[in-house]
Amino acid sequence: MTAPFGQRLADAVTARGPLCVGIDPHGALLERWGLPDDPEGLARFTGAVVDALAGTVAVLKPQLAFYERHGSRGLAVLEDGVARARAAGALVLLDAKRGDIGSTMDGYAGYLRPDHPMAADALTVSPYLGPGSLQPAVDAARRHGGGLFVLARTSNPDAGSLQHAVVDGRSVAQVVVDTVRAWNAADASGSFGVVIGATLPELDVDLTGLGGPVLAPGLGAQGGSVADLRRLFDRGTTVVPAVSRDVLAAGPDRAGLRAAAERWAAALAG
Ligand SMILES: O=c1ccn([C@@H]2O[C@H](COP(=O)(O)O)[C@@H](O)[C@H]2O)c(=O)[nH]1
Repeated sequence: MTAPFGQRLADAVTARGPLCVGIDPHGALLERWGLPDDPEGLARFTGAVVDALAGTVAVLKPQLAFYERHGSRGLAVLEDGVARARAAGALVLLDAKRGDIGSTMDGYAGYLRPDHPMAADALTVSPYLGPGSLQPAVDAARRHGGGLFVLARTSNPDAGSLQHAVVDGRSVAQVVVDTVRAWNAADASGSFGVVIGATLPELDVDLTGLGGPVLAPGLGAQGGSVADLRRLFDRGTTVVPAVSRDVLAAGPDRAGLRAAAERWAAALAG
């Protein structure tokens, strides 16, 4: 029986530190690495990142959009990359940002099934069809020891125009946080997290008693820093800081990728 994602994440963070490195094969990065912008280039890019980092970082976060961009051959590359990353000991958070009516959400929740061709440890999901629409994914996470990260206060500059909207006295973002808190309170697995950008000018949601992790993207290329993480989050909050381009730009050299990830890891530990 697989341990709950919350437990597996805590163990990985203890062993490897909290850093999450995103695998985002932008066309511009492929070009910078001297690779063709096709499935072959994608495979070499993904293989290089997995080989360099899956044995050392706690979480790898492939961005599904950049694989979908290459159709079924791109997805085949990602299936292979996810399996290899997990085999090397990294947790894989599939950044898919899925969300739909409950009956369809059950299909997306398949990414958490162990027999899925792209079985991942955790999935990012979007709550904007209503928190209840995510219930099939919550059920799948509980059944299979998976995790979910729900978009709450995202790192993009205009996110507040929607996420600050007030419903019955609470912001939309706070409703998301409170929903995730309730999921964690119900099973104490700590497997349900929220996404809160490292780029926020201030933390405008109350995370008290969340009981699960915060994925904090936006470091490096989007301007967020380790100082921002310290400013935004209490020491008691389990923060998984996520960096993609700022590490990936150091490739394709294996040592370069490792050194870039180690720089972030050291800054986070300092
Ligand atoms: O609020 C969010 C949620 C997700 N992301 C994703 O994280 C990476 C960030 O990449 P960088 O190169 O480090 O900027 C990317 O895949 C986004 O889709 C986010 O940035 N903000």
